[in-house]
Amino acid sequence: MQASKKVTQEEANQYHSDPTPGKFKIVPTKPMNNQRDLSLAYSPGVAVPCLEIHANPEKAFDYTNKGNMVAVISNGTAVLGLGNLGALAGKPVMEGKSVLFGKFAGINSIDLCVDAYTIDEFVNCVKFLGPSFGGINLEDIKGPDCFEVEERLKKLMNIPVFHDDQHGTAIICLAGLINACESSGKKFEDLRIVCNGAGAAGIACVNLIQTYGARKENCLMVDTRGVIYQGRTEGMNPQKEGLAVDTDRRTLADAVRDADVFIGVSAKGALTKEMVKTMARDPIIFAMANPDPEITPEDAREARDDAIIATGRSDYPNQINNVLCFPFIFRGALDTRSSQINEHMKMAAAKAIAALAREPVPKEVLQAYGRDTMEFGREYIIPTPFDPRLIYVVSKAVAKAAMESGVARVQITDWDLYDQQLHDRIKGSQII
Ligand SMILES: NC(=O)C1=CN([C@@H]2O[C@H](COP(=O)(O)OP(=O)(O)OC[C@H]3O[C@@H](n4cnc5c(N)ncnc54)[C@H](OP(=O)(O)O)[C@@H]3O)[C@@H](O)[C@H]2O)C=CC1
Ligand SMILES: CC(=O)C(=O)O
Ligand SMILES: [Mg+2]
Repeated sequence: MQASKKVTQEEANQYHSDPTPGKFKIVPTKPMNNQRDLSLAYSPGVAVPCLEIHANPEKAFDYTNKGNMVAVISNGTAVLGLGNLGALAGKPVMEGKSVLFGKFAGINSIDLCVDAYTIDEFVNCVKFLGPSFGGINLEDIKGPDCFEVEERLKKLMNIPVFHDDQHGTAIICLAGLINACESSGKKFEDLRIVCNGAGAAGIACVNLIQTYGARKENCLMVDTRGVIYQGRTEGMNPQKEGLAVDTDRRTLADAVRDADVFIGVSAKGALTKEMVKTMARDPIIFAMANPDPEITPEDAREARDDAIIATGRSDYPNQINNVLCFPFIFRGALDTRSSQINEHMKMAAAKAIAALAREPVPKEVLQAYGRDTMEFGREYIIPTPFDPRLIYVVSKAVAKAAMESGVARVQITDWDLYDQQLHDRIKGSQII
């Protein structure tokens, strides 16, 4: 296991403050240098597209940036694994997500950090934003509020509303698990899985993993009160209720005994070396809490040399992080003008990401990670975010799934042309 050089506090602060505070700026895409330009861009020229859009709202996709624009919206109630820091303190994360939309998928994005802390306030704040955006990426909103927020907004808006911590995380977790399973010679349907954390990420991960084939009775959810068992009354909600199983195990230590898989979407240090020692052969450990995982890869390795280990961090091998998903799933959804991101699109994304990890790794990825080799196996179960093929394979798989499942408003028929368009998106990609 090779960790890269750790970032210091000073480096992190300097990165965020120099040369200008924050991580992106907005730049024009049209000439704006003289009286003529101003006459076109502003009054009187701007009136022409306004009236066209008024007559036919679809024209907004021709004359404005709506079709390639995603809002990253958060109230900061579950910022990474740092807890309820509030909207303002969550802004560095949200700016980061916006930059990654641009960098990896050529999508314009802006962060909207909102002081809206009840479900009603948040829904009322977001539901009016549709005209400006092609999609809404909800981020770092705590469970269980996030479930109702997303469901209500999906009904109220005619553009994709996608809670990244739920579905982006679930998609990438499933992709990693498919490959970890293959690498360790385990059968997916027989996996005994423990998920520590039953909030936004945990509930969605286990639901998607069960949709793919894991058996409900083999999946134990654990939260701050211990195992979520049938009949438990404290700290429950409908989502936890839906995943409760009939078991006499009560603590995380009980739960992980003989388990094949530990999924951590909870908090720093929750999994101990002693617990890891009790897991089944070739244990799969996805310690995904950010910035600090449930167990460090060094400790997990020390406990078990047969473990397959992943974290959410960028400085260890096997980064299981929703950055591998959200830029590309939105790319496919925007390009088909889909009304929503549905289960077919999520499953298609997970399978495409898993399949890509089995292909030979391109040179630019090795360069970005300072490695001589990367090959499918225990230290490489998932592509890296810098893999230039992600946009092609994932976005296309998602676009096809959108069309097949009837949520696409635009059909892509020429896939070679679409490849070229994706290429151009990235080549000319600028963050607005
Ligand atoms: N790698 C990745 O891509 C991603 C990682 N994450 C990480 O997952 C974690 C949770 O995020 P999210 O689901 O959005 O947050 P939520 O606030 O929605 O949920 C947190 C859940 O974790 C549980 N929990 C907290 N501490 C512990 C603990 N010590 N032991 C057991 N359970 C605990 C909470 O229990 P209770 O219900 O009892 O309060 C709750 O169920 C964060 O660390 C986040 O960084 C999230 C998204 C993506
Ligand atoms: C990666 C991410 O979205 C999180 O940790 O919340
Ligand atoms: Mg998040």
